[in-house]
Amino acid sequence: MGRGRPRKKGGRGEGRGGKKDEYRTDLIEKSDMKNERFFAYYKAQKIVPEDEWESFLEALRTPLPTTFRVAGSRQIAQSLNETIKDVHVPQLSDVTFEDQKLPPPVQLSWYPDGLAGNSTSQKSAQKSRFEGNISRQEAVSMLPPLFLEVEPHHTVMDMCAAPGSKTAQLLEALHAQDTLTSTSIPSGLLVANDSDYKRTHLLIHQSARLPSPAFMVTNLDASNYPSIKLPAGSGSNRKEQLLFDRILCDVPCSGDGTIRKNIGIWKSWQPNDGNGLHGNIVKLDPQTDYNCAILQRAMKMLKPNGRIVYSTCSINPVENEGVIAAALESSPEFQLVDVSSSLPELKRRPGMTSWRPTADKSISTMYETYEAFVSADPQAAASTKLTAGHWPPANVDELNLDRCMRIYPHLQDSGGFFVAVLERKHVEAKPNRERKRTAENMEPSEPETKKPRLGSESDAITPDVPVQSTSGADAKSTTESGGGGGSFKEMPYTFLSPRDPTLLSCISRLRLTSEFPSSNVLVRNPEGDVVRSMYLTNDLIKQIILANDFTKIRLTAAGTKVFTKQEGGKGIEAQYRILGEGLPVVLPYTNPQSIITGDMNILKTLVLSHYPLCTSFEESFRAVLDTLELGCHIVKFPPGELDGASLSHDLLVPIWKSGVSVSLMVDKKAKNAMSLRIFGKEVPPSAREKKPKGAGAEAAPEPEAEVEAEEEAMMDDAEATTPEVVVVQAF
Ligand SMILES: C[S@@+](CC[C@H](N)C(=O)[O-])C[C@H]1O[C@@H](n2cnc3c(N)ncnc32)[C@H](O)[C@@H]1O
Repeated sequence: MGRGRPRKKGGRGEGRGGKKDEYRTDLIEKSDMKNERFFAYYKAQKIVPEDEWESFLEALRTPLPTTFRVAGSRQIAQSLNETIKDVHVPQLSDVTFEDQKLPPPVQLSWYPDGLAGNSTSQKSAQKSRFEGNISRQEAVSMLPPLFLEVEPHHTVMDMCAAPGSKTAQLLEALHAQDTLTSTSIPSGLLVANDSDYKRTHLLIHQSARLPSPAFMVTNLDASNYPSIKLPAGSGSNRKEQLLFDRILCDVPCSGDGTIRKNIGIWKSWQPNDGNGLHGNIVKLDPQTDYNCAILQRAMKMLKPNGRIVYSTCSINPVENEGVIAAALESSPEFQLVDVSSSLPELKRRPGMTSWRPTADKSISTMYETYEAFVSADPQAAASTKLTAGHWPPANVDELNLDRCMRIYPHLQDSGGFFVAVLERKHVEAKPNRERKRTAENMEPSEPETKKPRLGSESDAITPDVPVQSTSGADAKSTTESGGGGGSFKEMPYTFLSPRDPTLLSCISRLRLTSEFPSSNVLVRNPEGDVVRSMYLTNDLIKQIILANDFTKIRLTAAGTKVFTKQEGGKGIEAQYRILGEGLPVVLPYTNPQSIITGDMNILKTLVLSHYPLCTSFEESFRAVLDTLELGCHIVKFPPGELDGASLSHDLLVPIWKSGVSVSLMVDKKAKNAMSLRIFGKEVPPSAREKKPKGAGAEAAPEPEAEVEAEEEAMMDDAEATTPEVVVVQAF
């Protein structure tokens, strides 16, 4: 994507108002796609063999095909993929658009289980957007999570996560055990971090697509990420650092691999775009301020047998192999992993082992070594961003840089990309003393100025008292602690007592079983008052919240929203209802007898109108509705067919029964996606607005607005500016 580092207004990754056309590759002549500096620099680097240069350039000048991924946890994605293959691909085989016959989407051969597709025409892919649960995402951007090989028990960190297309893939892997209708509660977790506060809200928005009690979002500078504490053991007041099994460093970069999409790069590219980022990412000199930079911080936070994936959408070796080499130099206990046999269909080139950085915009001078550069032009050397760390180190041959992967546009009609997989070298078991020293080496470098105070541990919860995340007097200023910057205005997290009366009434109202993890329900206020929404976390996230000052780790979101307060309207008491996004999480704890069964006719009425009157349903369903209390209920629709519409697997949705009408409690977008997928048409606009008149009508509430307007605008901007766009229409 546009790589998200701070940019001038109008740059990649920032709002560009109405100027989107400037970035459309179909609106620029190929003859204008040139930049002599770019050509000279990459030719000098011998980035591709000479006889491939022309096809490399030709690919760079060709619009990028739109690619998409079938999103959702494994079972859902596979089921959807069947529908796409059986129903929609054949339909798309005979589509014409503006008098042009459009080719149908084809699968990306290297993507596991055929869950990603490549549409040779953008317009044809737009047609395929009518599928629900489709993420439009640059093909190469799908790679890093695949090489990370996440499993549900893993602790996972996504250090530079926004807007979150890879975060979504990581969450899906963490939720590999979800079924078609219910969400599992993984024992691991995913922390999605971004230093840009606004962009962290894109991550929260993304996570609503795959609600997870094992998900949290932080807003910190990844290069200075504080250590997250965990209780050392039950009953102990000692804390230890949370280390990660998997860490993704999809770092900010110059983004020149996205030139097929971000055509402004043709005009602006110059070598310093990449030079400036090298130091941001990796320590060049232990004496400098770079010593906590992103990749090195990840190395400090990794478990002994863990794995780091480092990726950029740049093809510049200074931002890629240069960073890896410097990181390996400073942390010799790490090595590059040979992943040449993973994703065998993926065409790739080995990492580079020699390159020549330059700060000369005319690219007329390049030096083999830093020393040669300094002695030839000491003045220039003093005034550039270049340091010795930009050049290949003397021991470059020992680093196996060829194990890095370079993806070039002409290899498989994609963007340009770089991926490296790192792990700690396997060492023989050491005697105790030495082992201890190794563990100490892994400790974070951050100074602990205060003795951390342990919040209440999970096993110390007193049943009737809400338990809160630590903050307040203990909290260091977030800027001080290396946070994302600026003030931090999030509300604290307070776990409810499992005997909280509102929670208990909610559980009994929804007839949840005794297995429901009621001690893992939190609210977002310091008092622990159930004011509006309740969130569910898994045990690990709960431990983290209780053991850490939430302002120090700038915790922006945790767990998934499951219940929300619903005003009942005149004369009817407010009550809590299950959110559409929370239903799959709560479903395994729902008494099956409390679930009503519907059919395709009922589903059609509920989907295609907004406030259907109870009288508009057939007699048998009316009779069921008559027996229900006012408020929230769950309806299950088994697979079925109706006038060409079909439902391939059980669908469970929350409804709200008011005095005279029934509403489907899913937000407008999700409802529309559901309508498109099952009935092949959008919800008619009139149906979205018309409310029934008469007694009890006011009790039919509005379903939750899924995305705040501002977040929606940001997603739109992300879509326009980056190849890693997620346009999931989930339900
Ligand atoms: C390449 S983008 C990440 C794309 C993302 N992984 C995805 O797949 O959607 C880089 C992100 O890094 C963030 N960023 C930049 N500097 C950072 C830092 N020091 N710490 C954490 N995040 C940072 C930017 O705000 C941006 O969202």
